[in-house]
Amino acid sequence: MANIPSTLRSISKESFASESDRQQAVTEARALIARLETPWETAFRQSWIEPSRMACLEIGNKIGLWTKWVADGSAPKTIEEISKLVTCDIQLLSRVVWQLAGTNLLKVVKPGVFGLTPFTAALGDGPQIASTVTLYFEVQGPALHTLPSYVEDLGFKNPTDQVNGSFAKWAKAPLWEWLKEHPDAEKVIGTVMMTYAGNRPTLSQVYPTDKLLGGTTNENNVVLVDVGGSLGHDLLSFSKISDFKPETLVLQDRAPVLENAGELIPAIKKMEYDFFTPQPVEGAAAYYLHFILHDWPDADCKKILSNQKAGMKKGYSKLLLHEVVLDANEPKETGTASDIAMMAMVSGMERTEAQWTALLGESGFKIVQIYHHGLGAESVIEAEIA
Ligand SMILES: C[S@@+](CC[C@H](N)C(=O)[O-])C[C@H]1O[C@@H](n2cnc3c(N)ncnc32)[C@H](O)[C@@H]1O
Repeated sequence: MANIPSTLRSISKESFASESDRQQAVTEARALIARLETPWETAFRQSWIEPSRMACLEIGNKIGLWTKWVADGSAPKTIEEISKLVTCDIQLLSRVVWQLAGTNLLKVVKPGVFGLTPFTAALGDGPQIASTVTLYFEVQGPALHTLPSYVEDLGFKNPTDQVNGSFAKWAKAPLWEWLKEHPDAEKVIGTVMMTYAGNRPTLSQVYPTDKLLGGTTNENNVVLVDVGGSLGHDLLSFSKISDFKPETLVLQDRAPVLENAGELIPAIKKMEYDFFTPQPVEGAAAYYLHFILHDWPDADCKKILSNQKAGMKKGYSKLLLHEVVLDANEPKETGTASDIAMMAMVSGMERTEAQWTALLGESGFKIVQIYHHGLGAESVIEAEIA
């Protein structure tokens, strides 16, 4: 047993033959920590270490520490050297740096000299990873902190009302309404969605997208409508699979989101659309809803689905839902964490295959096939009008 710590220290990302081996090792390492820690250590980690660490990361975001350190060349620095990068009281800065060094997000290169780790370097390398920390403080954290008292108010019923949900209890407005008054948080959500998409299997990696290229029958030859497609990241990635004619891919979302999406490519047409109204693009090859229905309770999902049917051509148009399919027998943390976060933020939920089948069936659709990727919990559900 004596050499276990040194064996563990010798393991790195490069130790694995494949990405799935590496991911499996991460899962095993988390399970190992759960087995090794005493109840007190678990309690201390989750109530003191992790929240304090998140607070320090966001302080770093706010003072521009990460971007400035990376822009300065990312070399290890003393506290005095770090303090020259930012406007921050040196005692406050030291405490932030010590907590992050104490929790492995900065490394102690030699006594008193601190270096970036891949994670803190990523915080400084554009807004993608940094925005996940900010979103936690702006939206997820308040919604999750309110959740226990919110479900208590409900008499411990499963939340199914977004307008009067947990986030709304805290913010005095449901998320999508609140965002209208909080344009910075709107940008952060778009960036987080882009980050999420960039780090998970794309539509083409999960679904045989060649099925969508066999000629179109609608007037405008629209191949894919990305309903609630955020900044267009999924369509940009999909656009690489073929040489698409102008405006044959349609990005639909709320107006402020489309504005944040900026200039895209000629193949992508931006279209303001509220999915609680009938789908205006008729007869496209496919209507793609990526992480849309998990934002909504069943009653709202049925309205969204029925509105998509209004544009779909029966026997031709496909409905593609890119969503978590929860395995109730062997739950995975990626799916279950998102399930609880959706409960807190939007009274939404992740669904099991049986729940998807029932929801689609009750909305007049039938499932053709569910495509699983193997890594993670997300799948693509291909459905058509029943
Ligand atoms: C969880 S995000 C998913 C974004 C994108 N599909 C992805 O996977 O990256 C949900 C999206 O739904 C959009 N949305 C919310 N309510 C909407 C509505 N009523 N009509 C259209 N889009 C809406 C949001 O603006 C947001 O872009």
